[in-house]
Amino acid sequence: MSASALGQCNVVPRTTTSSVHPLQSHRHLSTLSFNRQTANSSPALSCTRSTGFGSAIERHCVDQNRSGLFATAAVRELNGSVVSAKGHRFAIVVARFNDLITKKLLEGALDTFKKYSVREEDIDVIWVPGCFEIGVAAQHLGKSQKYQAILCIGAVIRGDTSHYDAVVNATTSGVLSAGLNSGTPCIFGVLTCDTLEQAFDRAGGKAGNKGGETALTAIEMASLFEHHLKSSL
Ligand SMILES: Nc1c(NC[C@H](O)[C@H](O)[C@H](O)CO)[nH]c(=O)[nH]c1=O
Ligand SMILES: CC(=O)[C@@H](O)COP(=O)(O)O
Repeated sequence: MSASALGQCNVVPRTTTSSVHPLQSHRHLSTLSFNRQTANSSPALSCTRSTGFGSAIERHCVDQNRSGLFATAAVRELNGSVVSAKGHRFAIVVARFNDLITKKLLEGALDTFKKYSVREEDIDVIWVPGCFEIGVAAQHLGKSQKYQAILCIGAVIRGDTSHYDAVVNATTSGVLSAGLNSGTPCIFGVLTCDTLEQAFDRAGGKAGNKGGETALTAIEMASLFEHHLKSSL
């Protein structure tokens, strides 16, 4: 199977490495490969990711690799690219509730978009009162067809009552429904924490910045839809 048949798929000869964006080169490099048998040759189908955002993308990569163990010559695999997102438009829906946290998540997301060459004029930031309101805004933005992906950012922190569960459940299904109903990928960048400390740890603290990680998910899904799912199925 040719590389062009697979579009943006990372199909490379076994001895070749995929190109890595220069901005990624100083970061931890995760490379996973597996072989694909064909009648005449055995090219390797590689999943090569470089990420400074740690486990989420690496885990994603491992999952793709695992599924590839069962691939045959007839199986087509499609991957979104995370090399550059230039030209793609993103909306970020951010909840103002717990904004000490959500502002940091937003900063992480904007930082990642910048590193992956998304232009500032291709990003719209939409503030909503709380996580409960994210879904309806994301769905509306998704249906506008103006964006390749919608990143949803919020922080729900447990209090004394069951309010936490209500907000978490509503937000989760709201973001999911927004994506399903609009056809635009809606990415879940919402922290669900027992304590404020857990939230700070994940908003640029010792557990990284989940805003940055989920921006990378938005970039990958935008690429997957633009390069494969909207056109070449
Ligand atoms: N408790 C949290 C909320 N609660 C507010 C709701 O999201 C909503 O704005 C209100 O019920 C009006 O519909 N929001 C968060 O983002 N985080 C919380 O921890
Ligand atoms: C999301 C929450 O749990 C919180 O903001 C609400 O606190 P409480 O349950 O103490 O009313």
